[in-house]
Amino acid sequence: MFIEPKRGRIHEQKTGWIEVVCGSMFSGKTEELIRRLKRAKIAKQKVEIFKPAIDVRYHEIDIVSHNQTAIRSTPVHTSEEILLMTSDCEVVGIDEAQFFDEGIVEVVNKLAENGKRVIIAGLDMDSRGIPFGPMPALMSIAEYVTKVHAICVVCGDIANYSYRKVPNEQQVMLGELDSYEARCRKCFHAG
Ligand SMILES: Nc1ncnc2c1ncn2[C@@H]1O[C@H](COP(=O)(O)OP(=O)(O)O)[C@@H](O)[C@H]1O
Ligand SMILES: Cc1cn([C@H]2C[C@H](O)[C@@H](COP(=O)(O)O)O2)c(=O)[nH]c1=O
Ligand SMILES: [Zn+2]
Repeated sequence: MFIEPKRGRIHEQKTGWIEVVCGSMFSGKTEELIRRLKRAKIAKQKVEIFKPAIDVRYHEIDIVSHNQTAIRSTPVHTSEEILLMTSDCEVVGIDEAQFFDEGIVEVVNKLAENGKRVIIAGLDMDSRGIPFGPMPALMSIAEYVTKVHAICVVCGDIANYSYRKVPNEQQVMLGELDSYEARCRKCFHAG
């Protein structure tokens, strides 16, 4: 479980930081993102939350986990929009970061340099097992990286792959249990 660094220090230093929560589908990334953001709100910090506008899977505006926990967000089309909407907040949450353009890396660096805590959740690998979009770069620049795991639906082991159950070669294909399942390394490669 992620324990927040003591808050006083960032105010003295006027510097922020970046946290990344990554893993396969169903690994609990969104639940963990929502947990951290709700705790920040309890601490009365000013929080802004974003998701890519294409992610309309469960809701057009809210971020919703597979377990139906939810939090209000602002859908954006580009990473640049996040910079314009975060001037007076302390904590920035971003879900489905794999869908953002590469500009997201510079955006979150700027936010952290401006003293903000930035919490990012995203898929580290696509359904082919290849690093997804800006996620490798985001993990590199983050102070904290948490990799969470699902349960392999075939064998019950720890899962870190998202297996696509339907024939589609596109990297981006929205879906949930109808189209994807969590699998361990062995079951993912067994096909
Ligand atoms: N194979 C699985 N392994 C673990 N959790 C699963 C699985 N399938 C469905 N779930 C559900 O998904 C929830 C996690 O959802 P969520 O936080 O949205 O994950 P992610 O954002 O990583 O896709 C779990 O609490 C559980 O209820
Ligand atoms: C593996 C994979 C997934 N997607 C899509 C499917 C879902 O809409 C999201 C992932 O959501 P989650 O919160 O991590 O469950 O991404 C995709 O477009 N391409 C892929 O390869
Ligand atoms: Zn398995």
